Amino acid sequence: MTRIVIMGGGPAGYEAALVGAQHGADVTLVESDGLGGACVLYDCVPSKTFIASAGARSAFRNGPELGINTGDGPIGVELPVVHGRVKGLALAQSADIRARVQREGVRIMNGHARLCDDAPGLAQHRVAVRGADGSVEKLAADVVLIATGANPRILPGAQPDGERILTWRQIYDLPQLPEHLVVIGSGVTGAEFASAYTEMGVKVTVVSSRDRILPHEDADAAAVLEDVFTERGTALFKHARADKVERTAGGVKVFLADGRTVEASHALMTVGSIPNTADIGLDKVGIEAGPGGFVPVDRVSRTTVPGIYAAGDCTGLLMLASVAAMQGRIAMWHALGQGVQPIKLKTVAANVFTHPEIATVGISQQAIDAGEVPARTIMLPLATNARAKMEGLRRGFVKLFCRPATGVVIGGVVVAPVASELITPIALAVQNQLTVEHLAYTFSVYPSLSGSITEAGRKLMRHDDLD
Ligand SMILES: Cc1cc2nc3c(=O)[nH]c(=O)nc-3n(C[C@H](O)[C@H](O)[C@H](O)COP(=O)(O)OP(=O)(O)OC[C@H]3O[C@@H](n4cnc5c(N)ncnc54)[C@H](O)[C@@H]3O)c2cc1C
Ligand SMILES: NC(=O)c1ccc[n+]([C@@H]2O[C@H](COP(=O)([O-])OP(=O)(O)OC[C@H]3O[C@@H](n4cnc5c(N)ncnc54)[C@H](O)[C@@H]3O)[C@@H](O)[C@H]2O)c1
Repeated sequence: MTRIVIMGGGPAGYEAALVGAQHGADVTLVESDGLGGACVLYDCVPSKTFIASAGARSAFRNGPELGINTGDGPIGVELPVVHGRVKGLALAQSADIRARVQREGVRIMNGHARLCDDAPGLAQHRVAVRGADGSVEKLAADVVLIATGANPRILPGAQPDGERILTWRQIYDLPQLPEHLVVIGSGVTGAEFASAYTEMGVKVTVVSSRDRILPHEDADAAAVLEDVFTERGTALFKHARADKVERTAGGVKVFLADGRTVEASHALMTVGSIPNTADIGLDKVGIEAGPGGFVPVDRVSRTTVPGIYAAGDCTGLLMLASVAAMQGRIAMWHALGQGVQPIKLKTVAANVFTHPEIATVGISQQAIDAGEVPARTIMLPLATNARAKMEGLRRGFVKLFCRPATGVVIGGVVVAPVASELITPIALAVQNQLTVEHLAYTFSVYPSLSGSITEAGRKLMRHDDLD
Protein backbone atom coordinates (compact mmCIF):
# COMPACT_ATOMS: atom_id res chain seq x y z
CA MET A 1 0.00 0.00 0.00
CA THR A 2 1.41 3.41 -0.97
CA ARG A 3 2.20 5.47 2.14
CA ILE A 4 1.35 9.12 1.58
CA VAL A 5 2.15 11.96 3.98
CA ILE A 6 0.47 15.31 3.34
CA MET A 7 1.91 18.42 5.00
CA GLY A 8 -0.91 20.94 5.47
CA GLY A 9 -4.70 20.53 5.58
CA GLY A 10 -5.96 23.42 3.41
CA PRO A 11 -7.82 22.84 0.10
CA ALA A 12 -4.63 21.49 -1.52
CA GLY A 13 -3.96 19.06 1.33
CA TYR A 14 -7.43 17.84 2.25
CA GLU A 15 -8.64 17.41 -1.33
CA ALA A 16 -5.48 15.41 -2.04
CA ALA A 17 -6.10 13.30 1.07
CA LEU A 18 -9.60 12.44 -0.16
CA VAL A 19 -8.26 11.32 -3.55
CA GLY A 20 -5.45 9.30 -1.92
CA ALA A 21 -7.92 7.52 0.36
CA GLN A 22 -10.34 6.91 -2.52
CA HIS A 23 -7.58 5.09 -4.39
CA GLY A 24 -6.71 2.86 -1.44
CA ALA A 25 -3.51 4.56 -0.26
CA ASP A 26 -2.43 4.79 3.38
CA VAL A 27 -2.80 8.56 3.92
CA THR A 28 -1.62 10.66 6.87
CA LEU A 29 -2.51 14.34 6.89
CA VAL A 30 -0.47 16.59 9.17
CA GLU A 31 -1.98 19.96 10.06
CA SER A 32 -0.57 22.43 12.55
CA ASP A 33 -3.81 24.42 12.92
CA GLY A 34 -7.29 23.38 11.76
CA LEU A 35 -8.62 21.35 8.82
CA GLY A 36 -9.64 23.49 5.86
CA GLY A 37 -6.45 25.47 6.38
CA ALA A 38 -6.04 29.21 6.25
CA CYS A 39 -8.58 29.18 3.40
CA VAL A 40 -11.43 28.08 5.64
CA LEU A 41 -10.31 29.53 8.98
CA TYR A 42 -8.85 32.94 8.12
CA ASP A 43 -8.92 33.93 4.44
CA CYS A 44 -11.46 32.87 1.84
CA VAL A 45 -14.40 31.68 3.94
CA PRO A 46 -14.33 34.46 6.60
CA SER A 47 -13.87 37.21 4.00
CA LYS A 48 -16.73 35.97 1.83
CA THR A 49 -18.99 35.63 4.87
CA PHE A 50 -18.16 39.20 5.93
CA ILE A 51 -18.76 40.38 2.35
CA ALA A 52 -22.18 38.68 2.42
CA SER A 53 -23.16 40.91 5.37
CA ALA A 54 -21.80 43.98 3.56
CA GLY A 55 -23.84 42.97 0.49
CA ALA A 56 -26.99 42.62 2.57
CA ARG A 57 -26.54 46.22 3.71
CA SER A 58 -25.95 47.49 0.15
CA ALA A 59 -29.10 45.75 -1.03
CA PHE A 60 -31.06 48.55 0.69
CA ARG A 61 -29.33 51.27 -1.32
CA ASN A 62 -31.62 50.97 -4.35
CA GLY A 63 -34.69 50.82 -2.11
CA PRO A 64 -35.98 54.37 -2.62
CA GLU A 65 -35.50 54.17 -6.42
CA LEU A 66 -37.52 50.97 -6.48
CA GLY A 67 -40.18 52.52 -4.26
CA ILE A 68 -39.12 50.80 -1.05
CA ASN A 69 -38.84 52.94 2.03
CA THR A 70 -35.87 51.97 4.23
CA GLY A 71 -36.28 54.75 6.80
CA ASP A 72 -34.35 57.95 7.21
CA GLY A 73 -31.21 56.91 9.12
CA PRO A 74 -28.34 54.77 7.84
CA ILE A 75 -28.81 51.00 7.84
CA GLY A 76 -27.19 49.72 11.05
CA VAL A 77 -24.51 47.03 11.37
CA GLU A 78 -24.49 44.67 14.38
CA LEU A 79 -20.76 44.02 14.22
CA PRO A 80 -20.61 41.36 16.98
CA VAL A 81 -23.28 39.42 15.08
CA VAL A 82 -21.40 39.80 11.79
CA HIS A 83 -18.10 38.69 13.34
CA GLY A 84 -19.74 35.90 15.32
CA ARG A 85 -21.28 34.57 12.12
CA VAL A 86 -17.92 34.80 10.30
CA LYS A 87 -16.08 32.84 12.98
CA GLY A 88 -18.88 30.36 13.57
CA LEU A 89 -19.18 29.50 9.90
CA ALA A 90 -15.42 29.06 9.52
CA LEU A 91 -15.18 26.73 12.52
CA ALA A 92 -18.23 24.73 11.41
CA GLN A 93 -16.81 24.26 7.92
CA SER A 94 -13.44 23.20 9.35
CA ALA A 95 -15.21 20.63 11.55
CA ASP A 96 -17.20 19.33 8.56
CA ILE A 97 -14.00 18.86 6.57
CA ARG A 98 -12.26 17.08 9.47
CA ALA A 99 -15.21 14.69 9.85
CA ARG A 100 -15.33 13.96 6.11
CA VAL A 101 -11.58 13.33 5.82
CA GLN A 102 -11.63 11.08 8.88
CA ARG A 103 -14.64 9.18 7.54
CA GLU A 104 -12.69 8.36 4.38
CA GLY A 105 -10.01 6.66 6.50
CA VAL A 106 -7.32 9.35 6.50
CA ARG A 107 -5.17 9.55 9.64
CA ILE A 108 -5.10 13.17 10.85
CA MET A 109 -2.18 14.32 12.98
CA ASN A 110 -2.09 17.70 14.71
CA GLY A 111 1.41 19.10 14.55
CA HIS A 112 4.10 20.81 12.53
CA ALA A 113 5.50 18.67 9.68
CA ARG A 114 9.08 18.88 8.47
CA LEU A 115 10.94 16.82 5.86
CA CYS A 116 13.83 15.00 7.58
CA ASP A 117 15.50 12.62 5.10
CA ASP A 118 19.02 11.60 6.18
CA ALA A 119 20.36 12.73 2.80
CA PRO A 120 18.95 14.09 -0.47
CA GLY A 121 18.36 11.53 -3.25
CA LEU A 122 16.68 8.74 -1.26
CA ALA A 123 13.78 6.80 -2.81
CA GLN A 124 11.71 6.94 0.36
CA HIS A 125 11.17 10.01 2.44
CA ARG A 126 10.65 10.84 6.09
CA VAL A 127 8.55 13.52 7.73
CA ALA A 128 9.00 14.57 11.37
CA VAL A 129 5.80 15.69 13.09
CA ARG A 130 6.25 17.89 16.15
CA GLY A 131 3.17 17.95 18.35
CA ALA A 132 2.04 20.84 20.56
CA ASP A 133 3.58 19.05 23.58
CA GLY A 134 6.99 18.97 21.87
CA SER A 135 6.91 15.24 21.10
CA VAL A 136 8.22 14.21 17.68
CA GLU A 137 7.01 11.29 15.56
CA LYS A 138 8.80 10.34 12.35
CA LEU A 139 6.72 9.03 9.46
CA ALA A 140 8.05 7.02 6.50
CA ALA A 141 6.51 7.92 3.14
CA ASP A 142 6.61 6.73 -0.46
CA VAL A 143 4.95 9.98 -1.50
CA VAL A 144 4.95 13.37 0.24
CA LEU A 145 2.71 16.30 -0.68
CA ILE A 146 3.82 19.74 0.49
CA ALA A 147 0.67 21.84 0.91
CA THR A 148 1.70 24.32 3.58
CA GLY A 149 -0.01 27.41 2.13
CA ALA A 150 0.98 31.01 2.78
CA ASN A 151 0.79 33.75 5.42
CA PRO A 152 0.22 37.52 5.17
CA ARG A 153 3.32 39.45 4.11
CA ILE A 154 4.41 41.85 6.85
CA LEU A 155 6.09 45.16 5.97
CA PRO A 156 9.04 45.73 8.33
CA GLY A 157 7.82 49.26 9.13
CA ALA A 158 4.22 48.24 9.73
CA GLN A 159 4.09 45.50 12.33
CA PRO A 160 0.46 44.49 12.90
CA ASP A 161 -0.63 44.95 16.53
CA GLY A 162 -4.13 43.51 16.19
CA GLU A 163 -5.67 46.78 17.41
CA ARG A 164 -4.99 49.52 14.89
CA ILE A 165 -2.55 48.00 12.40
CA LEU A 166 -4.16 44.83 11.17
CA THR A 167 -3.75 41.90 8.84
CA TRP A 168 -6.94 40.62 7.21
CA ARG A 169 -6.91 37.77 9.72
CA GLN A 170 -7.28 40.14 12.70
CA ILE A 171 -10.19 42.30 11.62
CA TYR A 172 -12.88 39.97 12.97
CA ASP A 173 -11.72 40.76 16.53
CA LEU A 174 -12.45 44.50 16.22
CA PRO A 175 -15.13 45.54 18.72
CA GLN A 176 -16.42 48.32 16.44
CA LEU A 177 -16.28 49.26 12.78
CA PRO A 178 -13.29 51.57 12.07
CA GLU A 179 -14.13 55.24 11.72
CA HIS A 180 -11.69 55.55 8.85
CA LEU A 181 -9.89 52.54 7.42
CA VAL A 182 -6.79 52.87 5.26
CA VAL A 183 -6.31 49.75 3.14
CA ILE A 184 -2.70 49.33 2.04
CA GLY A 185 -2.37 47.31 -1.17
CA SER A 186 -4.86 47.21 -4.01
CA GLY A 187 -4.66 43.58 -5.14
CA VAL A 188 -7.67 41.30 -4.88
CA THR A 189 -7.55 41.16 -1.06
CA GLY A 190 -7.25 44.93 -0.70
CA ALA A 191 -9.99 45.63 -3.24
CA GLU A 192 -12.39 43.16 -1.60
CA PHE A 193 -11.96 44.61 1.89
CA ALA A 194 -12.01 48.22 0.64
CA SER A 195 -15.29 47.45 -1.10
CA ALA A 196 -16.80 45.53 1.84
CA TYR A 197 -15.99 48.23 4.42
CA THR A 198 -17.23 50.91 2.02
CA GLU A 199 -20.51 49.00 1.72
CA MET A 200 -20.63 48.75 5.53
CA GLY A 201 -20.65 52.56 5.60
CA VAL A 202 -17.01 53.00 6.73
CA LYS A 203 -14.85 55.82 5.35
CA VAL A 204 -12.12 54.02 3.37
CA THR A 205 -8.86 55.18 1.80
CA VAL A 206 -6.93 52.81 -0.48
CA VAL A 207 -3.18 53.14 -0.87
CA SER A 208 -2.05 51.54 -4.12
CA SER A 209 1.58 51.23 -5.17
CA ARG A 210 0.32 50.87 -8.75
CA ASP A 211 -1.47 53.17 -11.20
CA ARG A 212 -4.87 51.64 -10.47
CA ILE A 213 -6.84 49.33 -8.28
CA LEU A 214 -6.61 45.62 -9.19
CA PRO A 215 -3.51 45.94 -11.41
CA HIS A 216 -3.72 42.28 -12.50
CA GLU A 217 -7.39 42.32 -13.45
CA ASP A 218 -9.26 43.54 -16.53
CA ALA A 219 -8.68 47.32 -16.86
CA ASP A 220 -12.31 48.11 -17.79
CA ALA A 221 -13.52 46.15 -14.78
CA ALA A 222 -11.10 47.97 -12.48
CA ALA A 223 -12.34 51.28 -13.92
CA VAL A 224 -15.92 50.37 -12.96
CA LEU A 225 -14.80 49.67 -9.41
CA GLU A 226 -12.87 52.94 -9.25
CA ASP A 227 -16.06 54.77 -10.38
CA VAL A 228 -18.06 53.06 -7.65
CA PHE A 229 -15.42 54.01 -5.08
CA THR A 230 -15.49 57.63 -6.24
CA GLU A 231 -19.28 57.70 -6.01
CA ARG A 232 -19.21 56.30 -2.47
CA GLY A 233 -16.47 58.70 -1.31
CA THR A 234 -13.71 56.07 -1.07
CA ALA A 235 -10.37 57.73 -1.74
CA LEU A 236 -7.67 56.08 -3.83
CA PHE A 237 -4.01 57.10 -3.57
CA LYS A 238 -2.26 55.86 -6.74
CA HIS A 239 1.50 55.36 -7.28
CA ALA A 240 1.67 55.37 -3.50
CA ARG A 241 4.00 52.87 -1.84
CA ALA A 242 3.62 52.70 1.93
CA ASP A 243 6.97 52.74 3.70
CA LYS A 244 5.76 52.53 7.27
CA VAL A 245 2.69 52.77 9.45
CA GLU A 246 2.86 54.29 12.92
CA ARG A 247 0.36 54.42 15.76
CA THR A 248 -0.82 57.91 16.73
CA ALA A 249 -2.84 59.03 19.74
CA GLY A 250 -6.12 58.39 17.95
CA GLY A 251 -5.22 55.93 15.19
CA VAL A 252 -2.54 55.42 12.56
CA LYS A 253 -0.35 57.46 10.24
CA VAL A 254 0.83 55.95 6.95
CA PHE A 255 4.07 57.30 5.47
CA LEU A 256 4.25 57.01 1.69
CA ALA A 257 7.56 56.70 -0.16
CA ASP A 258 6.95 60.03 -1.98
CA GLY A 259 6.64 61.95 1.30
CA ARG A 260 2.85 62.09 1.51
CA THR A 261 1.09 60.84 4.65
CA VAL A 262 -2.37 59.46 5.31
CA GLU A 263 -4.04 59.51 8.73
CA ALA A 264 -6.85 57.15 9.65
CA SER A 265 -8.26 55.28 12.63
CA HIS A 266 -7.09 51.83 11.46
CA ALA A 267 -4.76 50.37 8.81
CA LEU A 268 -5.43 47.10 7.03
CA MET A 269 -2.31 45.59 5.46
CA THR A 270 -3.04 43.71 2.24
CA VAL A 271 0.38 43.66 0.62
CA GLY A 272 0.41 40.02 -0.45
CA SER A 273 1.34 36.66 1.04
CA ILE A 274 4.54 34.69 1.54
CA PRO A 275 4.68 30.90 1.25
CA ASN A 276 5.15 28.76 4.38
CA THR A 277 8.27 27.06 3.10
CA ALA A 278 11.06 28.40 5.31
CA ASP A 279 10.93 25.78 8.05
CA ILE A 280 9.80 22.58 6.38
CA GLY A 281 13.14 20.90 5.63
CA LEU A 282 13.31 21.53 1.87
CA ASP A 283 17.13 21.37 2.15
CA LYS A 284 16.92 17.86 3.63
CA VAL A 285 15.52 16.50 0.36
CA GLY A 286 17.38 18.78 -2.04
CA ILE A 287 14.51 21.06 -3.13
CA GLU A 288 15.63 24.59 -3.89
CA ALA A 289 12.90 27.16 -3.32
CA GLY A 290 12.31 29.50 -6.26
CA PRO A 291 11.94 33.30 -6.23
CA GLY A 292 9.86 34.48 -3.26
CA GLY A 293 10.34 31.13 -1.50
CA PHE A 294 7.75 29.25 -3.59
CA VAL A 295 8.27 25.53 -4.30
CA PRO A 296 8.75 25.04 -8.07
CA VAL A 297 6.41 22.43 -9.56
CA ASP A 298 5.44 21.18 -13.00
CA ARG A 299 1.87 20.91 -14.30
CA VAL A 300 1.26 17.58 -12.54
CA SER A 301 2.49 19.06 -9.21
CA ARG A 302 5.89 17.29 -9.18
CA THR A 303 8.78 19.04 -7.46
CA THR A 304 12.33 18.46 -8.66
CA VAL A 305 12.62 15.50 -6.25
CA PRO A 306 11.01 12.15 -7.15
CA GLY A 307 8.22 11.18 -4.76
CA ILE A 308 7.73 14.73 -3.47
CA TYR A 309 4.86 16.81 -4.81
CA ALA A 310 3.66 20.30 -3.90
CA ALA A 311 0.31 22.02 -4.35
CA GLY A 312 -1.49 25.23 -3.51
CA ASP A 313 -0.28 28.62 -2.35
CA CYS A 314 3.17 27.30 -1.38
CA THR A 315 3.80 26.79 -5.13
CA GLY A 316 2.60 30.29 -6.11
CA LEU A 317 1.09 28.93 -9.35
CA LEU A 318 -2.22 30.81 -9.00
CA MET A 319 -3.24 31.54 -5.42
CA LEU A 320 -6.83 30.33 -5.52
CA ALA A 321 -8.56 27.68 -3.46
CA SER A 322 -9.91 26.01 -6.61
CA VAL A 323 -6.43 25.79 -8.14
CA ALA A 324 -4.91 24.54 -4.87
CA ALA A 325 -7.50 21.77 -4.67
CA MET A 326 -6.97 20.74 -8.29
CA GLN A 327 -3.17 20.72 -7.92
CA GLY A 328 -3.56 18.50 -4.85
CA ARG A 329 -5.86 16.04 -6.62
CA ILE A 330 -3.62 15.95 -9.69
CA ALA A 331 -0.60 15.19 -7.47
CA MET A 332 -2.37 12.17 -6.02
CA TRP A 333 -3.69 10.87 -9.33
CA HIS A 334 -0.20 11.15 -10.77
CA ALA A 335 1.52 9.57 -7.76
CA LEU A 336 -0.93 6.67 -7.72
CA GLY A 337 -0.60 5.95 -11.44
CA GLN A 338 -4.02 7.22 -12.50
CA GLY A 339 -4.60 8.90 -15.86
CA VAL A 340 -4.17 12.61 -15.26
CA GLN A 341 -4.53 15.84 -17.22
CA PRO A 342 -1.90 18.49 -16.46
CA ILE A 343 -3.43 21.61 -14.89
CA LYS A 344 -4.63 24.20 -17.43
CA LEU A 345 -4.69 27.71 -15.98
CA LYS A 346 -6.38 29.19 -19.03
CA THR A 347 -9.65 27.56 -18.02
CA VAL A 348 -9.66 28.74 -14.39
CA ALA A 349 -12.65 30.93 -13.54
CA ALA A 350 -11.91 33.51 -10.83
CA ASN A 351 -13.92 36.18 -9.10
CA VAL A 352 -13.16 39.34 -7.18
CA PHE A 353 -15.90 39.68 -4.54
CA THR A 354 -16.23 43.45 -4.69
CA HIS A 355 -19.47 45.35 -5.19
CA PRO A 356 -20.05 44.79 -8.11
CA GLU A 357 -18.20 41.50 -8.53
CA ILE A 358 -15.60 41.00 -11.25
CA ALA A 359 -15.35 37.51 -12.76
CA THR A 360 -12.91 36.36 -15.42
CA VAL A 361 -12.00 33.24 -17.34
CA GLY A 362 -9.55 32.39 -20.11
CA ILE A 363 -7.50 34.77 -22.22
CA SER A 364 -7.34 38.34 -20.93
CA GLN A 365 -8.16 41.53 -22.80
CA GLN A 366 -4.58 42.62 -22.05
CA ALA A 367 -3.12 39.61 -23.91
CA ILE A 368 -5.41 40.34 -26.87
CA ASP A 369 -4.55 44.06 -26.93
CA ALA A 370 -0.83 43.21 -26.74
CA GLY A 371 -1.22 41.06 -29.87
CA GLU A 372 -0.27 37.87 -28.02
CA VAL A 373 -3.57 36.18 -28.93
CA PRO A 374 -5.62 36.94 -32.04
CA ALA A 375 -9.27 37.35 -31.09
CA ARG A 376 -12.53 39.09 -31.82
CA THR A 377 -14.08 40.78 -28.81
CA ILE A 378 -17.37 42.30 -27.71
CA MET A 379 -18.28 44.29 -24.62
CA LEU A 380 -21.96 44.74 -23.74
CA PRO A 381 -22.78 47.22 -20.97
CA LEU A 382 -25.36 45.84 -18.55
CA ALA A 383 -27.22 49.13 -18.83
CA THR A 384 -28.70 47.79 -22.08
CA ASN A 385 -30.01 44.62 -20.40
CA ALA A 386 -33.74 44.62 -19.60
CA ARG A 387 -33.36 42.77 -16.29
CA ALA A 388 -30.58 45.15 -15.20
CA LYS A 389 -32.89 48.10 -15.85
CA MET A 390 -35.63 46.48 -13.75
CA GLU A 391 -33.18 45.91 -10.91
CA GLY A 392 -31.82 49.45 -11.16
CA LEU A 393 -28.32 48.28 -12.17
CA ARG A 394 -26.42 50.83 -14.19
CA ARG A 395 -22.86 49.62 -13.96
CA GLY A 396 -21.20 46.46 -15.20
CA PHE A 397 -20.72 44.64 -18.47
CA VAL A 398 -20.20 41.33 -20.20
CA LYS A 399 -17.15 40.80 -22.40
CA LEU A 400 -16.67 37.80 -24.64
CA PHE A 401 -13.53 36.86 -26.62
CA CYS A 402 -13.40 34.33 -29.45
CA ARG A 403 -10.98 32.99 -32.04
CA PRO A 404 -11.23 35.14 -35.21
CA ALA A 405 -11.91 32.38 -37.74
CA THR A 406 -13.64 29.59 -35.80
CA GLY A 407 -15.56 31.62 -33.21
CA VAL A 408 -14.32 29.31 -30.43
CA VAL A 409 -14.81 31.10 -27.10
CA ILE A 410 -11.44 31.75 -25.43
CA GLY A 411 -12.33 34.05 -22.58
CA GLY A 412 -14.63 36.53 -20.98
CA VAL A 413 -15.19 39.02 -18.20
CA VAL A 414 -18.39 39.75 -16.29
CA VAL A 415 -18.86 42.75 -14.00
CA ALA A 416 -22.18 42.44 -12.19
CA PRO A 417 -23.59 41.91 -8.70
CA VAL A 418 -23.44 38.13 -9.17
CA ALA A 419 -20.61 37.84 -11.69
CA SER A 420 -19.30 34.77 -9.83
CA GLU A 421 -22.43 32.91 -10.96
CA LEU A 422 -22.72 34.48 -14.44
CA ILE A 423 -19.19 33.51 -15.49
CA THR A 424 -19.99 29.78 -15.46
CA PRO A 425 -21.55 29.59 -18.97
CA ILE A 426 -18.46 31.32 -20.38
CA ALA A 427 -16.15 29.03 -18.37
CA LEU A 428 -18.09 26.03 -19.70
CA ALA A 429 -17.62 27.34 -23.24
CA VAL A 430 -13.87 27.94 -22.74
CA GLN A 431 -13.29 24.53 -21.12
CA ASN A 432 -15.19 22.68 -23.84
CA GLN A 433 -14.13 24.81 -26.80
CA LEU A 434 -17.69 25.80 -27.58
CA THR A 435 -18.24 28.52 -30.19
CA VAL A 436 -20.09 31.82 -30.08
CA GLU A 437 -22.77 30.04 -32.13
CA HIS A 438 -23.30 27.55 -29.31
CA LEU A 439 -23.85 30.47 -26.95
CA ALA A 440 -26.02 32.33 -29.47
CA TYR A 441 -28.40 29.41 -29.93
CA THR A 442 -28.68 28.73 -26.19
CA PHE A 443 -31.96 29.86 -24.64
CA SER A 444 -31.40 32.23 -21.76
CA VAL A 445 -34.33 33.21 -19.57
CA TYR A 446 -36.03 36.51 -20.45
CA PRO A 447 -35.42 38.81 -18.69
CA SER A 448 -32.07 37.79 -17.19
CA LEU A 449 -28.55 39.14 -16.85
CA SER A 450 -27.28 35.95 -18.51
CA GLY A 451 -29.21 37.11 -21.56
CA SER A 452 -26.28 39.47 -22.13
CA ILE A 453 -23.98 36.44 -22.52
CA THR A 454 -26.08 34.82 -25.24
CA GLU A 455 -26.48 38.23 -26.87
CA ALA A 456 -22.69 38.69 -26.86
CA GLY A 457 -22.49 35.33 -28.62
CA ARG A 458 -24.99 36.51 -31.24
CA LYS A 459 -23.09 39.76 -31.81
CA LEU A 460 -19.84 37.92 -32.42
CA MET A 461 -21.61 35.38 -34.64
CA ARG A 462 -22.97 38.15 -36.86
CA HIS A 463 -19.40 39.31 -37.38
CA ASP A 464 -18.63 35.81 -38.69
CA ASP A 465 -21.33 36.17 -41.36
CA LEU A 466 -19.82 39.47 -42.46
CA ASP A 467 -16.24 38.13 -42.69
C1 LIG B 1 -8.38 37.34 2.13
C2 LIG B 1 -8.33 36.21 1.13
C3 LIG B 1 -9.48 35.82 0.48
C4 LIG B 1 -9.44 34.79 -0.44
N1 LIG B 1 -10.59 34.45 -1.11
C5 LIG B 1 -10.56 33.49 -2.03
C6 LIG B 1 -11.73 33.17 -2.77
O1 LIG B 1 -12.77 33.79 -2.59
N2 LIG B 1 -11.67 32.18 -3.68
C7 LIG B 1 -10.52 31.49 -3.90
O2 LIG B 1 -10.51 30.58 -4.74
N3 LIG B 1 -9.39 31.76 -3.22
C8 LIG B 1 -9.39 32.75 -2.30
N4 LIG B 1 -8.25 33.06 -1.62
C9 LIG B 1 -7.06 32.26 -1.83
C10 LIG B 1 -7.15 30.95 -1.03
O3 LIG B 1 -7.43 31.24 0.32
C11 LIG B 1 -5.84 30.19 -1.13
O4 LIG B 1 -5.50 30.03 -2.48
C12 LIG B 1 -5.97 28.82 -0.46
O5 LIG B 1 -6.09 28.98 0.91
C13 LIG B 1 -4.76 27.94 -0.76
O6 LIG B 1 -4.93 26.70 -0.15
P1 LIG B 1 -3.69 25.87 0.39
O7 LIG B 1 -4.20 24.51 0.72
O8 LIG B 1 -2.56 25.96 -0.54
O9 LIG B 1 -3.20 26.61 1.71
P2 LIG B 1 -3.89 27.06 3.07
O10 LIG B 1 -5.36 27.22 2.95
O11 LIG B 1 -3.06 28.21 3.51
O12 LIG B 1 -3.62 25.84 4.03
C14 LIG B 1 -2.33 25.44 4.39
C15 LIG B 1 -2.37 24.78 5.74
O13 LIG B 1 -1.09 24.20 6.01
C16 LIG B 1 -0.82 24.33 7.39
N5 LIG B 1 0.63 24.24 7.57
C17 LIG B 1 1.58 25.13 7.17
N6 LIG B 1 2.80 24.66 7.44
C18 LIG B 1 2.63 23.45 8.02
C19 LIG B 1 3.53 22.46 8.49
N7 LIG B 1 4.85 22.63 8.42
N8 LIG B 1 3.01 21.33 9.04
C20 LIG B 1 1.67 21.15 9.11
N9 LIG B 1 0.78 22.04 8.64
C21 LIG B 1 1.25 23.17 8.10
C22 LIG B 1 -1.38 25.69 7.76
O14 LIG B 1 -1.68 25.74 9.14
C23 LIG B 1 -2.64 25.75 6.89
O15 LIG B 1 -3.74 25.29 7.66
C24 LIG B 1 -8.24 34.11 -0.70
C25 LIG B 1 -7.06 34.49 -0.05
C26 LIG B 1 -7.10 35.55 0.84
C27 LIG B 1 -5.84 35.98 1.52
N1 LIG C 1 -11.62 36.28 -4.54
C1 LIG C 1 -10.51 35.59 -4.60
O1 LIG C 1 -10.43 34.58 -5.27
C2 LIG C 1 -9.29 36.06 -3.85
C3 LIG C 1 -9.38 36.96 -2.80
C4 LIG C 1 -8.22 37.39 -2.18
C5 LIG C 1 -7.00 36.90 -2.62
N2 LIG C 1 -6.96 36.02 -3.63
C6 LIG C 1 -5.70 35.56 -4.20
O2 LIG C 1 -4.66 35.69 -3.31
C7 LIG C 1 -3.49 36.13 -4.01
C8 LIG C 1 -2.88 37.29 -3.30
O3 LIG C 1 -3.69 38.46 -3.48
P1 LIG C 1 -3.42 39.73 -2.61
O4 LIG C 1 -4.29 40.82 -3.05
O5 LIG C 1 -3.46 39.34 -1.16
O6 LIG C 1 -1.90 40.04 -2.89
P2 LIG C 1 -1.20 40.66 -4.22
O7 LIG C 1 0.25 40.36 -4.07
O8 LIG C 1 -1.88 40.22 -5.44
O9 LIG C 1 -1.45 42.22 -4.08
C9 LIG C 1 -0.78 43.00 -3.14
C10 LIG C 1 -0.71 44.40 -3.68
O10 LIG C 1 -0.09 45.22 -2.72
C11 LIG C 1 0.77 46.12 -3.37
N3 LIG C 1 1.80 46.51 -2.43
C12 LIG C 1 2.85 45.77 -2.00
N4 LIG C 1 3.60 46.49 -1.13
C13 LIG C 1 3.00 47.69 -1.01
C14 LIG C 1 3.28 48.86 -0.25
N5 LIG C 1 4.33 48.93 0.53
N6 LIG C 1 2.45 49.93 -0.38
C15 LIG C 1 1.35 49.89 -1.18
N7 LIG C 1 1.04 48.80 -1.93
C16 LIG C 1 1.85 47.73 -1.83
C17 LIG C 1 1.32 45.34 -4.56
O11 LIG C 1 1.73 46.19 -5.58
C18 LIG C 1 0.11 44.51 -4.96
O12 LIG C 1 -0.64 45.15 -5.95
C19 LIG C 1 -3.90 36.45 -5.43
O13 LIG C 1 -3.46 35.44 -6.29
C20 LIG C 1 -5.38 36.49 -5.37
O14 LIG C 1 -5.97 36.04 -6.56
C21 LIG C 1 -8.07 35.59 -4.26
